[in-house]
Amino acid sequence: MESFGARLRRATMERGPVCVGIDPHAALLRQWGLPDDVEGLASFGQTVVDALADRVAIFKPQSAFFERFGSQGLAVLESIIRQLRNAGALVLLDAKRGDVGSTMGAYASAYLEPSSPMYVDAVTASPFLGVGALGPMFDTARRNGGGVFVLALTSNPEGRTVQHAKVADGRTVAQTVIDEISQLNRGAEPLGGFGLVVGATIGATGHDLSQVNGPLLAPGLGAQGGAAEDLRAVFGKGLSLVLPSYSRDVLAQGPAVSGLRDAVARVQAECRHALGVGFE
Ligand SMILES: O=C(O)c1cc(=O)[nH]c(=O)n1[C@@H]1O[C@H](COP(=O)(O)O)[C@@H](O)[C@H]1O
Repeated sequence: MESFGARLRRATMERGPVCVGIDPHAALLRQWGLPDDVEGLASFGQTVVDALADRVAIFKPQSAFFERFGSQGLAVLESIIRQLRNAGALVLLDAKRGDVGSTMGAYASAYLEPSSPMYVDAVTASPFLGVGALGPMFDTARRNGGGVFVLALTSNPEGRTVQHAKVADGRTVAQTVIDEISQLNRGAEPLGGFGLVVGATIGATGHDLSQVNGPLLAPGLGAQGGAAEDLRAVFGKGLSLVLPSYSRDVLAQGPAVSGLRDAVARVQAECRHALGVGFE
């Protein structure tokens, strides 16, 4: 399998530089005139697939909103993942897994082994047990051309206490995560498969993202108050690596297919402008 970095680079060049999150909140289901049950969930997901699967580079389904409905919700998630991938889109599952290494091996099998029913192109991971504990997931990703996006500087205000804390050598915890991921991507062409998550809401923090050589997922745009024009201040020299991500801002324009497509066209245009030449 071609590397995730190469596949992501090609997808964003062909379809535009944006990730669309699939977060079926109960409030969105209501707003779309759907019941807050597994049928409503399936209808919501199918509408997103039908409207957008052929025009978005990468989707980020949020696992929590599917887990809410137990095994039936997970079956809906599997079906959506399959359809998105069949339509040529990449899928980044937002599951934010993080555990001891031996358990990370099982999460890696669940998401990054091609034989798994929940197989995706990439997954989000939390480094709170140590970046090294994510090793089995990194190994599986490398072997199968998958990607892992590790939380570094999250969009929520509560993250600062941990992420901006200093370690013994004076770096912040977030900078140690950034540096370890940069190391994993060193020398990768055209782009490493190990990404970081950096919220678009956090402003200029002085962190150095210039050596990452991997994608920088930027959630927090739209519904959480971040705007495309903020990206330059947040990412500085890492701007060319940014993968902006929108969930509610796009989804709230459904269920009309035209509403969803227009919203995607709008955020694509805003991000192309904000990122300069796009994701290159
Ligand atoms: O990993 C993420 O995607 C993530 C990291 C972060 O720092 N902040 C953040 O909001 N997210 C996710 O991004 C999505 C944001 O959704 P909207 O606020 O509706 O665009 C949710 O699925 C969050 O779980």
